[in-house]
Amino acid sequence: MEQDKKFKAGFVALIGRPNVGKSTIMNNILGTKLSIVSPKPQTTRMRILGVKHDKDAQIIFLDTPGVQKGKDLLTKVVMESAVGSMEEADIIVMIIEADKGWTKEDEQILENYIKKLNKPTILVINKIDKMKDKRLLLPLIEESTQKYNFAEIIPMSAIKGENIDRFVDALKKYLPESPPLFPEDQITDLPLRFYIAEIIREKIFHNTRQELPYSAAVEVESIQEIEDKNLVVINAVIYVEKENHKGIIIGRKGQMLKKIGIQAREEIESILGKKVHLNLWVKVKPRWKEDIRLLKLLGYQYIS
Ligand SMILES: Nc1nc2c(ncn2[C@@H]2O[C@H](COP(=O)(O)OP(=O)(O)OP(=O)(O)O)[C@@H](O)[C@H]2O)c(=O)[nH]1
Repeated sequence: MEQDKKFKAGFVALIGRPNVGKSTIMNNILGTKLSIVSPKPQTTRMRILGVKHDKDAQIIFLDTPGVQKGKDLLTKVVMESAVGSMEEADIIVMIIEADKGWTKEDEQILENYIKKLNKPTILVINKIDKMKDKRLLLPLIEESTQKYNFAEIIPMSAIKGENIDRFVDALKKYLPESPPLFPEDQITDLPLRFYIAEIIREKIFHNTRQELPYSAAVEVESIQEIEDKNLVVINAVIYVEKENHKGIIIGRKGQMLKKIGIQAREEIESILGKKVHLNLWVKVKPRWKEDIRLLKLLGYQYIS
C-alpha cells in the first residue's frame, strides 16, 4: 500500500502525423487552451509544454509538432525540436487516427523514431467517433499489437473526451517516481509574449483559411501594462512572405485585419483578465522562414 502513495512526475512526448489530434488531446487534459487547435495540418510549430497537476502525479507534456516534410530551415528546426522532445521524454505517446488506420507515414514514425527510442510507448487510436463501422476497432487494435510492443493501446475520442481518463491513468502508471518538477500554479513555461503571438496566429489561420496557408508569423514586440487603467497595450507584427498575402490579411478596407484583431484581443483579455489594446502591423518579409535571426526572435529556440 505504501508504494501506491508515492508521487510520480515526468515528461510525456506526443507524436503523430499532422492533424491526428495532438493539441486537442493535450488541451482536453489540461483544460486550458495552450496550443493551436485548427482544422489545418501543421499548425503546431514549436514545442509547447503543458503541465497537468494531480493529487498523485504531475504530467509534463511536450507537444511535439506533427512529423512533416520540407526542406526549409523552419521545417528542420521543427523536426529537431520534435526529436529533442522525444529524447527528453519518459513516455512516448504515438497517435494514429481510427478512421484512417495505419498509414504509410504512421509506419515511418514507428520505424524511424519510436522503435529507435525504445521507451514505454502508449498508442492512442484517436477519433473513434469518426469510425463508420465500430467493428473495425478490434482488428485495428489487434493489428497494432503486431506492429510493436506498445505498453498500452487506448482508443479515444479527444473531441468528445472519451477515454481521456483512462489515458491519464495509463500515463501515471508509466511515470517515474519523483517529487513535482514544476510549481503548482504553472501550466506552461511559455513566455506570455509567445503565447499572445500564438493566439494572433490562430486567428489569422481561422480567418484566412483558404487563401493563406502557412506563411504568416507573428512577433509580439511589446507588452505594456498601464496599472492605473487596468489596461495592457500590446504591439505585434504579422510577417508574411508576399505582398499579396499582406493584402489578404489586411482585407478590403482593412476589414480582415480588424476582425483578426478583435478576435485576438477578446481572447487575450479573457486570459489576462484586463482590458487590452492590440495594435497589429503587417510586414512583408520574403523568405522569413529562412531567416535565422527572425526565427530566434519568434521563439524557435532549437536553432544552433
Ligand atoms: N472527430 C474528431 N475530430 C478530432 C478529434 N480530435 C481532434 N480532432 C480534430 O482534428 C483536427 C486536428 O486536431 P489538432 O488537435 O489540431 O491536431 P494536431 O495533431 O495537434 O495537429 P498539428 O498541430 O497540425 O500537428 C481538428 O479539427 C480537431 O478538432 C476526435 O477525437 N474526433
